[in-house]
Amino acid sequence: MSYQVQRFSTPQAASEALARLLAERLSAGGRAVLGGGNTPLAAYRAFGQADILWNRVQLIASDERCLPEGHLERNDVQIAKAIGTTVLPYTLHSFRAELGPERSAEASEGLVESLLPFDVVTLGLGEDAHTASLWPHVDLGSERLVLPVHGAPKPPPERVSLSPKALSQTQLVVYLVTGASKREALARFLRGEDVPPSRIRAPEVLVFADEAAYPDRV
Ligand SMILES: O=C(O)[C@H](O)[C@@H](O)[C@H](O)[C@H](O)COP(=O)(O)O
Repeated sequence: MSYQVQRFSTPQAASEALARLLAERLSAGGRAVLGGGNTPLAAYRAFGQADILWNRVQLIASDERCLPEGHLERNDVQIAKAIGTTVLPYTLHSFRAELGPERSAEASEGLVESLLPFDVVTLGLGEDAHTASLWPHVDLGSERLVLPVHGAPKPPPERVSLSPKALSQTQLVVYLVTGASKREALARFLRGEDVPPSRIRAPEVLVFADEAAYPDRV
């Protein structure tokens, strides 16, 4: 599978590019997966300013931390806060992560199936080359669309995640990767190592990286 890596001078430039891409792909509405974590929040804030048919936009996080509803560390809370919850009539679907990994994975399978195929999937990358809540100890080959996750090396340990199978049901996957701490993980991914992002396959895979994360050599 080929990747197209776009190099940006700063994290801000990379974030603005992601915001523009989301606005373009969702200008008439559509269904998108938004990666969790801190990196993409600036992009989501910029995306929230876009003039698109928000009432036709359906969003879901790539994964969720098993924390109580409304907890500030939940990805759905951080995404809604970044995009803006007041004036925009988009739909942000949430995993029932407060039920715990197994019950929320079961409860969310039908919802995710109803959202397929996605128009665009955006993802982050961890320093250990995880994406969403997909680590090597998770059943990455599962036919399920939503996976329970225990023992996540990144707290909290209990999570629920879209599977590689679900994340591959799209025309376009875009990774936003910034900061020197991600450089080695990105190099491993681009070298074709069997890291979780390598299990996510789509016709178009873009990587938006800033200078700090861009590998000197792949
Ligand atoms: O729940 C999460 O934390 C995310 O889904 C996770 O996969 C994240 O995208 C990476 O860990 C990068 O996180 P940062 O952008 O905060 O470095």
